[in-house]
Amino acid sequence: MLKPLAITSGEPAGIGPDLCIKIAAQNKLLQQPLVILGDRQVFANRAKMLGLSFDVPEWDVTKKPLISFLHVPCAGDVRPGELNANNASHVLRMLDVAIKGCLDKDFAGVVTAPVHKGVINDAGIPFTGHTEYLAEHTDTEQVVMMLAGGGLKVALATTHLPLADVSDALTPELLERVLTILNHDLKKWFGIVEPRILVAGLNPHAGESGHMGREEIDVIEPVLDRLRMHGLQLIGPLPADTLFQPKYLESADAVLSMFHDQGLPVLKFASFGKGVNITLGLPIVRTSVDHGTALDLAGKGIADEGSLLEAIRYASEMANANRQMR
Ligand SMILES: NC(=O)C1=CN([C@@H]2O[C@H](COP(=O)(O)OP(=O)(O)OC[C@H]3O[C@@H](n4cnc5c(N)ncnc54)[C@H](O)[C@@H]3O)[C@@H](O)[C@H]2O)C=CC1
Ligand SMILES: NCC(=O)COP(=O)(O)O
Repeated sequence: MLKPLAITSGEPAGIGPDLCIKIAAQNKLLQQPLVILGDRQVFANRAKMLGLSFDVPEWDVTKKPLISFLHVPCAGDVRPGELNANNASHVLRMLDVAIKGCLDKDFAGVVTAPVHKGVINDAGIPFTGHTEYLAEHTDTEQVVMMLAGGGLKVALATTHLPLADVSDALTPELLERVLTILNHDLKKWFGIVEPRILVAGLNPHAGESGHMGREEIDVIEPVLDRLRMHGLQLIGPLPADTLFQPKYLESADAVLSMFHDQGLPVLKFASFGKGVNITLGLPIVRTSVDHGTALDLAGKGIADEGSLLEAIRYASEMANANRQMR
């Protein structure tokens, strides 16, 4: 029997509970058992708003229903679309339970519905994203955020930080670690024998030979040269504005962009609502949706569950690849 994937329902005032309820209502589509983490009362109320039933049994490690529920109580009131900082600890508690369950091998992996980074910080808890939280809470020094969708895989050298801090963060050590993990995990999870990775420059026109910034010359090129000597197939640094065209993409397995809004708008334009966010470099399987909490849609029944279904499909495939490697 396959182990279940844990699905953390994320910000309770957002669309996470809606998406989980919609997916539970179509459980025959699932090939992997799921344990949904959330507040039982929030799910009962939300299901009523959506006009759907949510008759899902409590999770019990000895029983194996296709979908079950693990109650993690909210501390504050929950109204769809209205953030409440009192529920930040509930959001993080779900992550902690899922991480422990993955490390203890009760769960095959974790799929995360969106959280609201701002309200967790409003609660006085520094939080930049699941990616960084998962790294810290699994004692992983370096992870890599990669989104897949629309035939593309786009990884990020830097993740959630102000644009003004990107250049300083982009050290040779960071870039080398990120490319090594990306290359390794494209082989491990996706069976790509010799990954070909397109690497974007940081500056317009990849620095225009040093006239528009020197990060390409001082940081990126030396790292690419060094890693090529170890056999990595790296193409670049290429100007980011022109690398996303079939001529380059057709022969590539992934793109490494230097910062969040260099690569993700392209990926999301190609696949919004069907994309998947994958954390590479972790000791556990973790995927997520390509969208945020969509507070404007919570409780209305119109949020698209396509990305969460894709995230479940990817996690399931990764968990099975993991089993076969043992
Ligand atoms: N995996 C995660 O936990 C993520 C969390 N976020 C967080 O979400 C919060 C809100 O971020 P925004 O930039 O406003 O992005 P957002 O994705 O929540 O919303 C952007 C637009 O897309 C629409 N949208 C989003 N998901 C949709 C769905 N499933 N079906 C139909 N329409 C959908 C929304 O209605 C809105 O118009 C922020 O706090 C951000 O940090 C953002 C991305 C990922
Ligand atoms: N843009 C991606 C995003 O914000 C999700 O990040 P994370 O919470 O998965 O780290």
